[in-house]
Amino acid sequence: MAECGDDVVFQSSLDINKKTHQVQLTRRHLTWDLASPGKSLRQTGSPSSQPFIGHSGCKHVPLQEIIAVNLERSLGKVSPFKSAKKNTSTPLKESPIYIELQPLHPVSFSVHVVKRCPNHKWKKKKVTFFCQGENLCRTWVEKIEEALSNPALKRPRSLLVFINPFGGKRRAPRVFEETVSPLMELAKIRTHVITTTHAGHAKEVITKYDLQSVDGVVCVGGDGMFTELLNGLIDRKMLEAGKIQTPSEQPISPDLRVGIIPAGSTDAICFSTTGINDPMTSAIHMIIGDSTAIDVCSIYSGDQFLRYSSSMLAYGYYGDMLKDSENNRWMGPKRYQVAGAKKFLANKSYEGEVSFKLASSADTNPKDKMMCNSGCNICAMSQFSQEEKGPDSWHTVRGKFLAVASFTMSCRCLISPIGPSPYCHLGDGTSDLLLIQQCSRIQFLRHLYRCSTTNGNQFDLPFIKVFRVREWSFSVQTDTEGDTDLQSQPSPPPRESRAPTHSVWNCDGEIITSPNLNIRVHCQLISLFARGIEDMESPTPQSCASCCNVCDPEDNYKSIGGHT
Ligand SMILES: CCCCCCCCCCCCC/C=C/[C@@H](O)[C@H](COP(=O)(O)O)NC(=O)CCCCCCCCCCCCCCC
Ligand SMILES: Nc1ncnc2c1ncn2[C@@H]1O[C@H](COP(=O)(O)OP(=O)(O)O)[C@@H](O)[C@H]1O
Ligand SMILES: [Ca+2]
Repeated sequence: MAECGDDVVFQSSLDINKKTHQVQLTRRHLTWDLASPGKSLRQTGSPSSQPFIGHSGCKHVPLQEIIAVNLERSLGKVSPFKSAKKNTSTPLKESPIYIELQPLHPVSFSVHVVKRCPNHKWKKKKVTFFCQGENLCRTWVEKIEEALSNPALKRPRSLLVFINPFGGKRRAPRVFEETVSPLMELAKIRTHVITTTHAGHAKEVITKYDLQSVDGVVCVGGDGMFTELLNGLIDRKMLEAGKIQTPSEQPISPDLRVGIIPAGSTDAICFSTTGINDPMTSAIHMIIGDSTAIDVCSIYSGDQFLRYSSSMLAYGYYGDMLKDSENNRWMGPKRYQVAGAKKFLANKSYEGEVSFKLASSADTNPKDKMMCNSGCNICAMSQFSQEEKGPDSWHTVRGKFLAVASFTMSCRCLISPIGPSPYCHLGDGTSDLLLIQQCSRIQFLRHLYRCSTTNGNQFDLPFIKVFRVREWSFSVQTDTEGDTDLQSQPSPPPRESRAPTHSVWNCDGEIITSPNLNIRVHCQLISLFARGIEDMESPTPQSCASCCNVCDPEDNYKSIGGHT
């Protein structure tokens, strides 16, 4: 465990569960180990001391996985005393005995650490350390707090929080109050909380807020709320730089990380970046300063900039479904299933032309079964190799599409546990472009059903094409263009008697009505308080790739015995 540069900062003997332990703080870890009889640990702050090597049972926590440390103040010495009210009729031995808790100086402190639970859920676990004196106790808390404030850990101290009271099941205010706020207090993170009163409110605030005074912006809501923050932050950056958003202009990365406390209807962005839609898990990722950069698409209609998007941009089935679901917002998240079933039965397809530039060589593709996990190599490489990727020529597909959808992340959610595009990467600078050609209901149902399983074979159907792209565009074909049947008719049928030939776009759950769009993917444009989805079979914690903090069923931490 003695890693290079992992010097001892402080160590002493402390009691945990009435057993004496040797406890050691290094630059990267907090470690405790049962004290063996011959082994005595002096209190020391000498930085040259070597970290000790533990046996099995030794707990070894990366500093990044410490949520908070605090002095315990509730301790007191117990002294029985008699009732103040003298009851002469009761014999003394039966009189109630009152216990007086004498306020004493703190002699214990608690460390709250990350506990990994099934399905990527994180909780906090409290470990209490008892000290022999108040000074030692205070010193430990100071030392740990100082270590946690190391800028390299990137823990936020202050956050701007937007709560959307109308998102999802309308539980956002309660979720924040009951789950998130107490955790933020424990971790001594200041929050400026704004409950939104209308759509666009968060974006308005971001336009003028003193963003220097915060270390991150958080939304308590769904993908729509996240997208509002994303757009607000990039717009502000562009404005400050005096740049106008044009198709040839590169958008500027916001300096602040964004956090999502899931309280929306789909929460696909939260799900795809943490592995779950759990408010406590997301709050912990924020507190410990996790960071992962994700791709963002810029969407234009001709030269006119429309917005930025980072989850799903889809036309046809998903657009019609969204438009229909807006009438039923009162149903909460169920509105999507109801509208989804309706539009499934409608089985409509739309003419269109899709052009795209493929993502370089055959390094990766949407069917390659390579999941994007925390510390993903493909994303790490992409960050540096955007310019080197040779320009691909444009490819075009014309047809009648039941759906055209681009996924810039896997878009995991409750109804699609590995996502409609399971092998999509968070930060590789590409989107997976899915073309579902006109097909029967039963064929489409086969695709949808496969999306709801974990097999990852939803693209292996003859009416489906999928491409990994960097840039693409869609245009509707006009009645006379590219359609020989219509051209041969003397005149088109009256407008009102024709079924609508256009659908709308579903852009992260918001409607875009202009059908002709141009889209470019910008690699890792914005960072989130998340770490990507941990591969539970071979976890590689970001902070500590060479040692261990791996979940086992009993406890969060593997013993360091046997590791080097
Ligand atoms: C038969 C089982 C059907 C399972 C269908 C799995 C397909 C799942 C695709 C999910 C894509 C999610 C992409 C994310 C989009 C979000 O950004 C976006 C906004 O999120 P927010 O509300 O949190 O702000 N959300 C959405 O656009 C909602 C997409 C929901 C798609 C629901 C599709 C329902 C399909 C129901 C089919 C029923 C067939 C019935 C047959 C009789
Ligand atoms: N107070 C509000 N009233 C109405 N709409 C709001 C409010 N605050 C935010 N919004 C808008 O609601 C949209 C959906 O929010 P979101 O939190 O994603 O919920 P959902 O997942 O249910 O769609 C966002 O685009 C946002 O702009
Ligand atoms: Ca991507």
